[in-house]
Amino acid sequence: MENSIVKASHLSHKYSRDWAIRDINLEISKVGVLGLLGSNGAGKSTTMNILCGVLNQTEGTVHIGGIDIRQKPEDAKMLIGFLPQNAPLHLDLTVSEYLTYCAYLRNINKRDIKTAVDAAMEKCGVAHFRSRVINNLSGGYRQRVGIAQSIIHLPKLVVLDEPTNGLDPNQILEVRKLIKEIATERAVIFSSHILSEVQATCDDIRMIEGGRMVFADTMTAFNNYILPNSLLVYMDNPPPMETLSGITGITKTELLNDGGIRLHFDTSTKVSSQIIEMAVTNGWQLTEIMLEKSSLDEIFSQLSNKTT
Ligand SMILES: Nc1ncnc2c1ncn2[C@@H]1O[C@H](COP(=O)(O)OP(=O)(O)OP(=O)(O)O)[C@@H](O)[C@H]1O
Repeated sequence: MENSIVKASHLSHKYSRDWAIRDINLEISKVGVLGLLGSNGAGKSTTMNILCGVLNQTEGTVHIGGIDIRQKPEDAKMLIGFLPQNAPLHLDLTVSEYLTYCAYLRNINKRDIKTAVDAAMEKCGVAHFRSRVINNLSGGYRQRVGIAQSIIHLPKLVVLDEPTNGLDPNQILEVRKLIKEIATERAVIFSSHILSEVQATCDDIRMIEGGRMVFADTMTAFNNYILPNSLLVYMDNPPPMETLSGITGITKTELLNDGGIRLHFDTSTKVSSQIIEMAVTNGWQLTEIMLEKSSLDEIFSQLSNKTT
């Protein structure tokens, strides 16, 4: 426990009658980005709000740096920076006024506040906008200010709830880069309902669906888990479907409306080289072959049957 930056055990929460999350376990002991992936309503915000002490869980415990957040909330919260889904910005303040206010709220020593504000602005790339009223910043820069308030007190754990939501593609890339930089010094939990977002940013992944943790491992293990398992082929002179379904490794064949054939397989990508060789030998006139990736919906439904 002493080495854990955050340890959540058997978290469950009921808002009213139904459970929003059930038996969630999560532990981080090193810096880096952990992605919390889940579809809308899966339970990401509920989990994050509980981890940050904003919501009291119905069951289970949360320890931050070994401190129980229910027993010593002030001590535990000193170690956490939080950017909720709706950034808590004061739009009528300038960037430096707002961050100074946040530094006061975080009990930073008065004489250290200016240094802390300058460092957070520098880190988040908003120093040149220090005198700009937040209302006049673009979405991407507002989000940077939101992230700056979350790191101003140099927390061990930074929790960012869908920080790239609503940003344009360039702003998304910039915010991702910033998150990775922050994660070189502290543990970051980052939630998203977009798989590619989590793949591009995170070292580890926890997937929540229907309030349950359905996958918990490294990003590499997740990418291996979701390796494509179907091929789409187009041939000008295709063989009978029985020939294709008789090929070792092919589990199912589907004839599509546009003339393409989907081949599901249960082994590795060797199937594609086998199809190519057979097409050449037998004159099937292969014009296109591609591996199909599972959609996030398919992955969610596969994993939902396999809770961790
Ligand atoms: N204040 C609340 N009162 C009642 N039910 C709630 C409340 N907040 C969330 N819920 C419900 O709890 C479940 C989990 O919601 P949560 O907001 O944690 O999911 P999420 O994964 O963060 O989704 P989103 O990406 O849409 O924010 C959902 O069924 C949601 O409707």
